[in-house]
Parts: sequence; structure tokens; C-alpha cells
Amino acid sequence: MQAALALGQRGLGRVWPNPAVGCILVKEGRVVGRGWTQPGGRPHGEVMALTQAGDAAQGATAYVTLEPCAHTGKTPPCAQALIDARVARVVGALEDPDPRVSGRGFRMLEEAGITVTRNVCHDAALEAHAGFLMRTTLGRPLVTLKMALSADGRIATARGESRWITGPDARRRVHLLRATHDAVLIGAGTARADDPMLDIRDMGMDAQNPVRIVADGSLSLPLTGRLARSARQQPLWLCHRRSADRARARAFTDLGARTLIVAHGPEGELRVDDLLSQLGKAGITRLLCEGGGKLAATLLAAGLIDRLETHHAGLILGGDGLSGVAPLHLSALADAPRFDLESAEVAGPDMICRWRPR
Ligand SMILES: NC(=O)C1=CN([C@@H]2O[C@H](COP(=O)(O)OP(=O)(O)OC[C@H]3O[C@@H](n4cnc5c(N)ncnc54)[C@H](OP(=O)(O)O)[C@@H]3O)[C@@H](O)[C@H]2O)C=CC1
Ligand SMILES: Nc1c(N[C@@H]2O[C@H](COP(=O)(O)O)[C@@H](O)[C@H]2O)[nH]c(=O)[nH]c1=O
Ligand SMILES: [Zn+2]
Repeated sequence: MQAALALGQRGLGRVWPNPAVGCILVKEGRVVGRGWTQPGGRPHGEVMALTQAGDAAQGATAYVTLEPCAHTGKTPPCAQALIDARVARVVGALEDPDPRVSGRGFRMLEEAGITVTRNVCHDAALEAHAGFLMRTTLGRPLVTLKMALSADGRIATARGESRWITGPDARRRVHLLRATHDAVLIGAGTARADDPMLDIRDMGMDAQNPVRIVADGSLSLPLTGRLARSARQQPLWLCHRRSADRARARAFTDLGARTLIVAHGPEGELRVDDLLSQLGKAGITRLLCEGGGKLAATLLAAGLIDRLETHHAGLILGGDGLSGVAPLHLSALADAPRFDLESAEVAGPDMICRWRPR
């Protein structure tokens, strides 16, 4: 199952809205088929493994990282494919909470006389499928916040200069992080200050480029910027207020971008709960927020950060530099969002820390 989980991870960031499932078929101690969910979400992992195994699937044990699907969607159900291939046993890591499956996949197999073992490597599967599970049960993607920080917790100089705080090794890690997320989100301030690309560069992974999303209430993004100009090569979604200029929205869609109207709060700030639920509806299961400080503050205040990556560099920007997180107006220390350290890694001259909400 651990090997199947590792295989399944190959699909992360490229199979949304589907889960990234891994499947291994074992017969008489030998692996006869390996499969994982293919880009775009189909074929499913089980079908890939069964196709590879051919006749050898008969009598085999199938290790699958998520309950096989039981519904006829765009493809016939994998539970039926396993039955038709006459596997002897299915070992599953996790029940699929999708209401169209939710126990029915395992039951179909049992009713066909196949032995089913459930919940093997259950916790690892919860982590592997965290984005898919969040979207299915909460209607929003898993949100990872990444910040590149000076040693004194700043993300830019007072004038907004931030390239680069971290070195090439840590930035390469960021590109790999982008590859395992369906979409990257930034605020309008970052889009205007940095004119970023938000792609995966120089790694031969262009096919895994994430959707780029900007929280841009008034559609202030320059039409001539790099994001807008590349909207046909790499998806660009702009989240804005209903009141944003219609001609501007039209100009962005003409360039190939997609626009989403999001509810806003009293100060005009886009409501991040609505923004995330719209992204969930659009199929996004794993979202990487790359700042800036204002957007990070809103997400943190709403308790919507599920994973935190801080990249620490050995420079000091001082108290006039921009803070990684805009003011939270905490009334007590007890109200501070807390995170537990999960791992720390040296990346060239920098340090990458990975945190989980407590
Ligand atoms: N070192 C690092 O890791 C990073 C550094 N940076 C640096 O940070 C600076 C930009 O940060 P900052 O100015 O804070 O800008 P942000 O990127 O956080 O953008 C803030 C703007 O986003 C729009 N917005 C829409 N909805 C929301 C919401 N719910 N919450 C907050 N903002 C929302 C608002 O504009 P509107 O009202 O028009 O919608 C707001 O003014 C730049 O200098 C950049 O270089 C940025 C990212 C990472
Ligand atoms: N300055 C800074 C980061 N900044 C983040 O990266 C974005 C630029 O992406 P791109 O245009 O694709 O290179 C930028 O807008 C901001 O979100 N990231 C880091 O890992 N380290 C850094 O020092
Ligand atoms: Zn399936």
C-alpha cells in the first residue's frame, strides 16, 4: 500500500477534480500491474493497473489507495472493472466520501465474492487525498500558504522589493510545490508589484503548470502584464467584485482568462470563504497561496490555512519592511493562529519549515 500511495502521488496537481489514486496488482508475490490516475483525472488508477496486468489480474490482490468508484461517470466503475478482471482480493486504504461511492464500491466487490480489507495505511491515505477529501466534504480546496521570509519575518522592503529573498534551491522547491497543487493564488498587490509568472520553469514539467488565480476585486491587474499576456498558455482566473468594470472583465476574457464574481465584505475585500467555495465548485482540490501579506492575513484570520511553508533566508529587512502577514489585530496572545512544526529542511543557504495548524 505504501508503494501504491507513492505511485498515486504522481497525479497530484494534474488530476483535479479527481483524486490522485494509486493501484498495484500483486499475484504470487509479484507485481503484475501498476497504475495511477492519469492527467485530467482519467483513466483511473485501477484501470491503468488492470490494463497493464491483462490476464495476470485474475486471482491477484489489488492494493488501491481509495475505494474503487461504483458509479458510471465519464468512465465505467472501477469496482466493476476489478470484478470483470476476476481479482481475488482488494485491499483499500480509505472509503471514498463521494456520495456516489461512499461504501458502495467496497460492497459491490464483496457481493461479487471478492475479499475486501479496508483502512490499510489509513492515515497516510488521509494525507495523500487531503485536497480531494476537503473538496468533497467541505466544498473547498486544501490551502497551503507559502511565504519567503527574511530572518526578521519580512517579505519585501518598504518599497515592495522582494526578488529575491530566498536563493535558487529554495525557489526550485517552490516550483515543485506548485507542481503538486492544482492552482496558485496571489493577491492583486503581489500581481501588480511582482508581475509574476507563477509557472514551473526549467524542470521539463510545463505540462504540470498550475492554474493561476488572482484575488483582484477591481480587476486592477495590468492587461499588458505577464499573467494576462500568457493567459492562453497557462490558465488565469481572476476573482473580482460584481461591481468591477465590465469592459475590463471582457478584455481579460478576450485574452483567454476566466473571471469569477466573488462576494465581498464591508471594506470591499473579497470574502475568502466564498472565493474558496467557488474554486471548489470549479474543481480545484489543492490551492497554493503565495501571498502577499494582506491576502495571507485574511486567510489566516478566517482559519483557512491547512498547511504552512515558511522559507527563511539570512537577511534582515527591518521593521519598515513588509510583514509576511498584514495586521491581524489580535486582542490576546491566546487568539494567535498556532502551527506545529512537521519538518525542517536546509535548501542551500535557506531553511524550509513545514507546519500544520494545531
Ligand atoms: N516574499 C514573499 O514570499 C512574497 C512577497 N510579496 C511582496 O508583498 C508585496 C505585496 O503584498 P500586499 O501588498 O500585502 O498584497 P497582496 O498580494 O496581499 O494583495 C492585496 C490586495 O489583494 C486584493 N484582495 C482581494 N481580496 C482580498 C482579501 N480577501 N484579502 C486581502 N486582499 C484581498 C486587494 O486589492 P483589491 O481591493 O483591489 O481587490 C488587496 O489590496 C509585494 O511587495 C510583493 O513583492 C508577495 C508575495 C510573496
Ligand atoms: N520573493 C520571493 C518569492 N515571491 C513569490 O514568488 C512569486 C514570483 O513567482 P515567479 O514570477 O513565477 O518567479 C511572487 O509573486 C511571490 O508570490 N518566492 C520565493 O520563493 N522567494 C522569494 O524570494
Ligand atoms: Zn474509478
